[in-house]
Amino acid sequence: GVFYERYHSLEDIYYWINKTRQDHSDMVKVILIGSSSEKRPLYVIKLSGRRDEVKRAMWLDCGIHAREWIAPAFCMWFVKYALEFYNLNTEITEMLNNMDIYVLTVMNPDGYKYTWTTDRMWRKNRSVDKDSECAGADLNRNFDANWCTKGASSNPCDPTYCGQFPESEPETQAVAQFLRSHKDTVKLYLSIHSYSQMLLFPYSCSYDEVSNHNELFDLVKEASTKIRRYYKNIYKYGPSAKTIYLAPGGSDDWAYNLGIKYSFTFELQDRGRYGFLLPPSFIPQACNEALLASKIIALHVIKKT
Ligand SMILES: Nc1ncc(C[C@H](C[SeH])C(=O)O)cc1Cl
Ligand SMILES: [Zn+2]
Ligand SMILES: [Zn+2]
Ligand SMILES: [Zn+2]
Repeated sequence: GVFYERYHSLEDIYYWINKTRQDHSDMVKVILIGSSSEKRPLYVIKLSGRRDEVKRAMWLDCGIHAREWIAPAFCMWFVKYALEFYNLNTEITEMLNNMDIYVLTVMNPDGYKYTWTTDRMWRKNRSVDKDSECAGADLNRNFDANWCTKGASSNPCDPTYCGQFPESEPETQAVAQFLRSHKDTVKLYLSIHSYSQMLLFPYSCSYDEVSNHNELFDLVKEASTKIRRYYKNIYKYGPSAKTIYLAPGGSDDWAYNLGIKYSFTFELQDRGRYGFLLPPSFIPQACNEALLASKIIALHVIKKT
């Protein structure tokens, strides 16, 4: 419906989370995993298929970077699609019957709000560092993976400021804590960003290849090929350091090192014509492209784990 072809304010998203839980109480639980530096709640939507316990789970986070509005739009699109097509679409049914799906729709609510009220191009969170007149840390440089080495900044005024120490930010801490306590069931980590149309996997913090590099490479290659075939759109793919840039402290690198061996970062549309200001009319195709890639990877993970 038209609701999912629009960008939504933070308040609308919180309302949507609660309404989704109410409308689908058989498949949806909402888990409070922590709060932001301005004390906004971090709600994770847990999607479950049939009632009996499954041994696997996947994690999907959106909105780690405030200005990347297509990311939360995708998380909402994904949740709606999963709920409406369970028992109708074979892939979604297979996914939900074999893995719980944890969705953090807005990982950086303070920053997201700030892009609606003050600065559309804001990237970081809004934590206040008492020794600096600048605010915010880059949550995707704040994870404990070669923290604050080349590719991040130790200057609080820079957009890639790594924070005061690894997991210094409450948003990072909430996600890391949740994944540490669920690391035995979470088999797939997906972090959604924009823009530049890329399907990326670890490492970004170094040029080292992960042990299952070939398997991850083949997965993103297959996903990119299918996106090209069905949506006539081009996504680059490969290990982050070589494909986009060297950058430490990223959530996907950290998740991989925690033991989640299927860990990816998607950079959604577009390639720069609109950039972060992707018009709402592009939401359906951008989300369908990401959905296709997610399904391919999730079904592979179910087969292999
Ligand atoms: N591990 C990572 N994976 C992907 C990226 C790219 C995103 C794109 Se906006 C970023 O710069 O934070 C960055 C890192 Cl540190
Ligand atoms: Zn519904
Ligand atoms: Zn990003
Ligand atoms: Zn980006």
